[in-house]
Amino acid sequence: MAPCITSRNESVFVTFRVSDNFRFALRRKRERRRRKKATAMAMKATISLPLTSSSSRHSLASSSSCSSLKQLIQFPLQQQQQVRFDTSRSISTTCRSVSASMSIQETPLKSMKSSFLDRKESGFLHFVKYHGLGNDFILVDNRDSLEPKVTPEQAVKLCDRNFGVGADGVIFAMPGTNGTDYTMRIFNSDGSEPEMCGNGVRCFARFIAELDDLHGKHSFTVHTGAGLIVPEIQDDGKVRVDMGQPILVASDVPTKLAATKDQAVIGAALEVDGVNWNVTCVSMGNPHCVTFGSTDCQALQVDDLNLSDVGPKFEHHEVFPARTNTEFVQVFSRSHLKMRVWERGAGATLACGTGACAVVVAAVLEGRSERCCTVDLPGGPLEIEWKEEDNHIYMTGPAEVVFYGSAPL
Ligand SMILES: N[C@H](CCC[C@H](N)C(=O)O)C(=O)O
Repeated sequence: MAPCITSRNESVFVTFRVSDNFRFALRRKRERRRRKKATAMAMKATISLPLTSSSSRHSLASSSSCSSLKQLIQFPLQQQQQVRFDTSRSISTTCRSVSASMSIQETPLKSMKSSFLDRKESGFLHFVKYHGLGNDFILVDNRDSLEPKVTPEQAVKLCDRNFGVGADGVIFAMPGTNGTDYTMRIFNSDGSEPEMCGNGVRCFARFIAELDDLHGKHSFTVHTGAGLIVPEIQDDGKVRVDMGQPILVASDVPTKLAATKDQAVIGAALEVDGVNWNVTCVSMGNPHCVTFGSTDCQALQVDDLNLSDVGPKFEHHEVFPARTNTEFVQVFSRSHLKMRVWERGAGATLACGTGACAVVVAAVLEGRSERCCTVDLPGGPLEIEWKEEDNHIYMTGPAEVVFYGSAPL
């Protein structure tokens, strides 16, 4: 793995990640007298260079070409090393020869990571990329303001998978509201702002834990457009989220479809582009239209669907004044469902947390499943429970960090 060489103010920084097949050996001449035995953290170093003692760090005066830098240092594997050259003259970019004094700063990955998370240079967005079953987000530390650091227009650019970072949305960790620990806001990849995001709030919880260097079980109260949401990081790293209660009153979803039962739209007929679908409409703070099939096809084979054709026709249907997320569902058993989703403002995604919750509610209301289900999504399974005793829906699933990044705004 080639080192990255940058120069600034007469200093040159060579940053490289030490991996198990990466070994430098520099034998310190002067330090040999000072050290009886190399500590676990010290380096076994051989270098044909005079040493200058400049600090407690290992300081080496070196004049060598880049090729002679290919020495061997025995480092602990988990270390990220920064090798700093103080040079008396500018380093040519081709690195022909370096007359420098070299100091080895031992920077454990952890402190590198936390120093990254602390970066605040203006003009750049420093973010952490997370995903929940492949539903991926750019997470922004916005805890110093209730004003998003990124505009919806910038979010569209950042989410572009060719010209930007690439994501299904941008999520902001903001200060709490009305006594909650935090506030979460999200922009979809089309720049629209939904009320809630299930996979996103799991990523949000893991992001907060990283920012505050929390380990083990932790729960947070989060104010969202869907009201109070409580994610809890489990010991196994998965996140269990109290997603609150489903909203079924048609006008609150919202949908213009006529209610079929108790003001709710359950198993109603909806014509989409000449096909008569049976749909149940559920809000998890954001609107969902769930279908198990059409009058022509009672048992959907979701993998056969042309999602990019049919999805937008549901999303923009005139019976959904706020557009809608649409879930197409196949029933394997009364506790095992499979779904694909066309998301409002994001298109076909690999997973949709609020959608999976809406699917279990619809399946129960249509008598197709029990209240505890595994819901298979293209990106993986979610465990969903719609608890009878408190009418709350609980979702459990993973959230993983992908990378740390900075992007010009
Ligand atoms: N596109 C959705 C928001 C994200 C929902 C989804 N990613 C989830 O995990 O719940 C909407 O506009 O309602």
